[in-house]
Amino acid sequence: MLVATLSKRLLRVGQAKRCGLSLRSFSDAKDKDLVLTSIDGDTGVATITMNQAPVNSLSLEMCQAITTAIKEVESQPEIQSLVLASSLPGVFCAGLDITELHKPDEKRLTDFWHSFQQIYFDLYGSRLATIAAIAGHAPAAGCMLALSCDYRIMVSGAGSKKPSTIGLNETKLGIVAPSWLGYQYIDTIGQRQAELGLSLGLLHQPEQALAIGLVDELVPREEVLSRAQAEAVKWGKIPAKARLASKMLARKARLDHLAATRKEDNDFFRSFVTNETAQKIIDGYLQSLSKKKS
Ligand SMILES: CCCCCC/C=C\CC(=O)SCCNC(=O)CCNC(=O)[C@H](O)C(C)(C)COP(=O)(O)OP(=O)(O)OC[C@H]1O[C@@H](n2cnc3c(N)ncnc32)[C@H](O)[C@@H]1OP(=O)(O)O
Repeated sequence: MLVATLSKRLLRVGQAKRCGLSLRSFSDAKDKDLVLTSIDGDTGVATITMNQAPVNSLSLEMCQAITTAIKEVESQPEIQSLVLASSLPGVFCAGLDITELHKPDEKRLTDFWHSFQQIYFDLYGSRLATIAAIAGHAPAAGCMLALSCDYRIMVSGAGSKKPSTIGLNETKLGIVAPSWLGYQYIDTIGQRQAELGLSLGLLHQPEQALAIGLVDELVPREEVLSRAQAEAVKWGKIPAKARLASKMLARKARLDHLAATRKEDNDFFRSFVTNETAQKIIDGYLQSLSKKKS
């Protein structure tokens, strides 16, 4: 069971409940654990683990489950820090679930983009210190999840035949990252590297991601989660009000801008995705992903 392997000191559900602590998973209507949440009883660090096989792609339900988990953790005043991780070997998050964009139902597409924007508000604007444990690929919206955290720890590529990659590859698919995601990239790695990365749709291997400041640290695969949890302890000890005020110095204007233009952003997304040309691109990309398998 995943929850039992997260940390030796982690409490199981029953134990945690008896101690008045939370160790929960949040479920969709089909009662499938898309996201698992655990709280280390010793350190108070929460870990939200994405658990949507095969690649943690962000469907409407997955976005909602992530938001629910963040809100649940935030509602516990004694918790100051959070690790975002994946239960899947080799994939942090494969980005938006492309099937959501394919021949979409308009109402669902609106809700889908709204729920993706909501993750940006909840994670990028979280009162918690947030650490991304990136033990696998993080393209596009997967990179957005990592960028929304305060600190990024990625699996090292050293000695790996197929290293994990991270970046915004949208242009390679013929689509464009929304401006708020583009600005997250620019704010993190600087204008020049972001222009190159966005224009060419670059997916960076870990060492390159470290060199341009897209991630903060590389560690061997088996250490990613424990190192992220240790970092979360460190961040959690910084006086919370000062830490949050500092975060907001850099992020508030961006968050406020999307809040003010949220509907416009959703309208633009819907009209872009439902366009015939975009549908052809999405159709072709879905086929290429399944051909890769065969
Ligand atoms: C105004 C317009 C706004 C646009 C919005 C901009 C914001 C964000 C854009 C996005 O996030 S678009 C998604 C971008 N993501 C990708 O390009 C990643 C695609 N996937 C991969 O490259 C690989 O799957 C992987 C992540 C490197 C993992 O490789 P692995 O070999 O482990 O797994 P696969 O065999 O490739 O895949 C398994 C299974 O999953 C399906 N799948 C993979 N990615 C997605 C996805 N993003 N959405 C939906 N489904 C996905 C893949 O087709 C396979 O399915 P089956 O063949 O097993 O049915």
